[in-house]
Order: sequence, then structure tokens, then C-alpha cells
Amino acid sequence: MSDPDPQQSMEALASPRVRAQLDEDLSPRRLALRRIAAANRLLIEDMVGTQVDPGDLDAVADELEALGERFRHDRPRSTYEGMAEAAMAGGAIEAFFDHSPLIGLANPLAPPIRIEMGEELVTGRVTFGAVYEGPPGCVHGGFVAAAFDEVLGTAQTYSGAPGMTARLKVDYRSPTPLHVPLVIEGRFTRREGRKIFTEGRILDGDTVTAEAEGLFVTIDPTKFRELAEGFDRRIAGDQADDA
Ligand SMILES: CCCCC/C=C\C/C=C\C/C=C\C/C=C\CCCC(=O)SCCNC(=O)CCNC(=O)[C@H](O)C(C)(C)COP(=O)(O)OP(=O)(O)OC[C@H]1O[C@@H](n2cnc3c(N)ncnc32)[C@H](O)[C@@H]1OP(=O)(O)O
Repeated sequence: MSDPDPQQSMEALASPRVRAQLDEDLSPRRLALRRIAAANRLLIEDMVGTQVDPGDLDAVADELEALGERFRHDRPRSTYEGMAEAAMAGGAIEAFFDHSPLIGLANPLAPPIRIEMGEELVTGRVTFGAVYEGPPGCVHGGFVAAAFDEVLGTAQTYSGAPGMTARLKVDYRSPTPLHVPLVIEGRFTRREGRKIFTEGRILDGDTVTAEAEGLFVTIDPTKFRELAEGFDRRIAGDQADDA
């Protein structure tokens, strides 16, 4: 199978249309992966601060270890694997978003943030649970920054030439609460050559809990492929070392 056009892959990643199709025509495999992730996410959330008797915890660990065996693979993997083939097979690149650590419905680590792309404004909606706790009852600052990276990363696609995060500045204005629906706004503000400027804020009702400015730098679409190839080489190297 021939390689996908990197430019096309990049455009698909930045496409509101692709985003809008995220939940349409889900294959049974994607549906099942989302379901597993949802169960897993709930398990992790419920496990934090559990009151289960210590004597029972070992039994739970046994069960989880046995279950884990079913998913074990022989080497580290990248969620981008298979994306090229999917793209060639007719635009199934949407599956890429399912694996995101911030928005991915098939990734139990994702809170997940739900993204809406408006005319000029990107809106992320999220409720962070106990697993994201930093200060008591509040979201860990690193996850606040990660949420901005995702939402501003989406807003930068309005530049028409998206790239990678070069700099992210976060002002933490007031503690960001757990267990509360939050709104994360992101805007593309201007472009200077390859530099793309964005800004955003997190709202708990009317309260701004954090503000951010993100600088993204347009990358040559082939860089995407180079990153994937670099990963493949590292893995191949590790396997040779293990042999
Ligand atoms: C999840 C997808 C990730 C891939 C994204 C790719 C495409 C996006 C497409 C669709 C996106 C859809 C959804 C996205 C959702 C989330 C996005 C998350 C994105 C990330 O989470 S991504 C991970 C963290 N990210 C990195 O891992 C980057 C590591 N880094 C590098 O790979 C290089 O550093 C790079 C490429 C950034 C630049 O390198 P380079 O060699 O191409 O360019 P160069 O250095 O010449 O800079 C050119 C001009 O930017 C100025 N400049 C550069 N850096 C600056 C800084 N820090 N502060 C102030 N100005 C800076 C220079 O001063 C110069 O300015 P001037 O032209 O005025 O002199």
C-alpha cells in the first residue's frame, strides 16, 4: 500500500468536517474500544480514594492483572499505527482522535474533553474527576495546561497551516474545581509567517480560573511522517537490544 500524502493527513487532522464526523458510522471495533475505555475510566476514577477493605484489594489486583494479560503486546506501540492505511481506505482518520489523551473516547486517560469548533471559537467542555486532583478538590495545574494545549491546538488549525506547540503560557487565576462542568475557550488570533498565535481561558460559570497564550509553529507535513519513522526506528533498536 502506498504512503498517504502527508499534506492530506494534516488537512484531515485540522478539518472541522472530520471532527464533526467523529461520532458517525462508528465501526463495531471503535464502539467496543470506546466502551472498554469508558469502563476503564470509571474504574480508575472509582479506585481513587476507594474504601475497599485492604484484604480485598489483592483479589482485585489479581483480577486486573489477569485481564491485563488479554491486552498485552510484545512491544511499545504508537496510536498512529494504522492511521495511514485507514486514511487510504477512505477517510477513517477520525479514529486518530479516539486515541487522544485529552479528547479520545477510546483512551481511558482522557477526561475526555468534548470539542466544538465554531466559526471563530473553539469550545471544550470537560468535567475533571478525582484522578486529576492537584490541590484539594482542584484540578492539577499540569492537566489545566494539557487541556489548553488541546483546545488551543485545535484553534490554531484556523490558521490554515497548523503546527506543533512551541510555547504555552498559563496564568492560573483561581483554583480550577474538580467535578464541575468547565468550559475551555480557544481562539486563533494571528499568524506571522510560521508562527501562529492563540489564546484561551477556562470558565467555571462566570469565573475565569485560568488564561493561556499558545504559540504554535507551522511544520512541514513531512515532519509528521519523520516523527512516526523515528518512533519505528527507536522500537526496532530496542527490540534488537533485547534480542
Ligand atoms: C496531537 C497532534 C500533534 C501534532 C500536531 C501537528 C499538526 C497539527 C494538525 C492538526 C491539529 C489538530 C488538533 C491538535 C490538537 C492538539 C495539538 C497538540 C500539539 C502538541 O502538543 S505538539 C507537542 C509539543 N510540542 C513539541 O514537541 C514541539 C517541539 N519543538 C519542535 O519540534 C520545534 O522547536 C518547532 C517545530 C516547534 C519549531 O522548530 P523549527 O526548527 O521548525 O522552527 P524554528 O525554531 O526556526 O522557529 C520558527 C519561528 O518560531 C519561533 N519560535 C520557536 N520556538 C519558540 C518558542 N519556544 N518561543 C518563542 N518563539 C519560538 C522562532 O523564534 C522562529 O521565529 P522567527 O521566524 O520570527 O525567527
